[in-house]
Amino acid sequence: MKDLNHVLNEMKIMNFKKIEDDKYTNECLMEFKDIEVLNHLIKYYGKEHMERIQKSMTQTFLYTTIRVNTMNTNKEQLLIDLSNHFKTNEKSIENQEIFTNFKSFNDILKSIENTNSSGSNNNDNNNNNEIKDQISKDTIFIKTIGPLTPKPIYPQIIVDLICGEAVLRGSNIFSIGVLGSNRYIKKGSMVSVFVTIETRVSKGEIFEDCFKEKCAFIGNGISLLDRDDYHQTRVGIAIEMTERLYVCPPLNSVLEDKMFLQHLPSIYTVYQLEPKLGDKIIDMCAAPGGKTTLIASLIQQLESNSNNNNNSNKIKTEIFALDKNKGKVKKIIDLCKRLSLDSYVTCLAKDSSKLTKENQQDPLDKIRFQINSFDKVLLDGPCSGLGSRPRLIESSNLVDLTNSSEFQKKLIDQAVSLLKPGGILVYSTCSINPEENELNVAYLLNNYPEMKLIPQIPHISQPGLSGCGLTNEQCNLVSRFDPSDSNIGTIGFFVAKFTKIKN
Ligand SMILES: C[S@@+](CC[C@H](N)C(=O)[O-])C[C@H]1O[C@@H](n2cnc3c(N)ncnc32)[C@H](O)[C@@H]1O
Repeated sequence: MKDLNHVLNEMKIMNFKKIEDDKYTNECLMEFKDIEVLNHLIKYYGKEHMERIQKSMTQTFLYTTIRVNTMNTNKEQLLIDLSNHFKTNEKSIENQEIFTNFKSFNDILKSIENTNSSGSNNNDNNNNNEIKDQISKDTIFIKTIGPLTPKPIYPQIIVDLICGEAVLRGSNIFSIGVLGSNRYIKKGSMVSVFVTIETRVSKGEIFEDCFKEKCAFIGNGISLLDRDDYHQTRVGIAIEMTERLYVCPPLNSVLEDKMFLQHLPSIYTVYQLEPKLGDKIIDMCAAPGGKTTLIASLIQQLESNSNNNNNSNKIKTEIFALDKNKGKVKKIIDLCKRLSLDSYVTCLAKDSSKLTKENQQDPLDKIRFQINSFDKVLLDGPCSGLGSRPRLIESSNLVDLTNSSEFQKKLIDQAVSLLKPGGILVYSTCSINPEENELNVAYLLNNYPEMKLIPQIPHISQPGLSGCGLTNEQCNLVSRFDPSDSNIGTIGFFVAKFTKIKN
């Protein structure tokens, strides 16, 4: 027999009127708090391309990418463990089904076959296959299902932006994210979840019928609490989502010692660094340690292959992971421990924009961070983050963007200085702002004639934007992961790979 709440709830549904201009989030364009930022980007991309980007930003990325931690498991075993996890812990059919939606790296390559691949040539094929095989062996891709079209027919809950974006990535709704709610919601009620777009909804706001301000629909769920209790407690799930716009697997804190969630462009960036046994490697801005731990994992695998080949001379490889922020360095250390990679990495709290400066105080640092001493330098520095998705509102302003690109130049100066002739420098950002990407590559090439761009293998994304200081040939050597490229459907990201010419 249905309980009283349920009956009351159904009565409310019948009375519920949908407001005319409700939109699904994926129908919205990402909005800019500072219109100058949008104009700045239109200057480089043009209006039409920028609109496509704004639309893609409100949508969930196409693949959830799981890096297998080969120290503690292998891909086959992880698939079994994940399958068991989904059977035991995920009640919703969709979440169980999503797990059957997994793809290999080759599936992804097939889907992007027609995109630009001018960065590689036939001579690169061997290396190309090696990298493809390794990514295939160590990575699981789960394709996002959606956008689906659940109907916003239940009493409304209004959540904040952070919460809304998390829901689009597969999360449920925690009390802390709920802003306003319909007066009649009880424990067990079905609710329609909306995210605020322009309006500031005060925490605890109550409304009758429906919410009148601008908001966007992100799915339906079941309330696990009476509405009065949303604001009494700051922890715990308030609403379990039952019908989503996008279904992607909720994997936060799942099998944490065996896997690591990492977007494809980040994984790709590390492979471009080509870590080898005996290398001295620096990850200049490393926290929380996603790329560092992939570097360490690749070195560990090379070491174990070399031991299997009875190579008794142990070659010393050094990996330095630096971050300016001490608390964040602790996070890198914890991650390395969790993935059993701590013996491979030296984590240090340092300002990487000053490593080779003459006033370097620490005598040990003078030795460690000598100029021309690193075989591999990764500079994945602080950036505006203008490529993160799903995102409904972008809040950075023009000053933030300028500060980012100027500070990146300081880090670039140090990266070039640290790199050994013949070594590899990889520069990356999770931004679509050309001033942090193509224009910074142009800055580097113009100021350091000893540096040259080299091909990325396999080249799986778009070429650099023209009109941003690079020649066509140079554009073809960099990788621009364009969020509006629906074949690959990643976050916005940029990668450039350089070497220092030997004298
Ligand atoms: C984009 S995040 C790096 C992400 C990381 N590479 C990963 O894949 O997990 C940029 C990092 O740069 C750090 N950072 C900012 N300024 C720095 C500086 N001067 N020296 C070193 N690290 C810095 C920030 O604390 C932040 O953790």
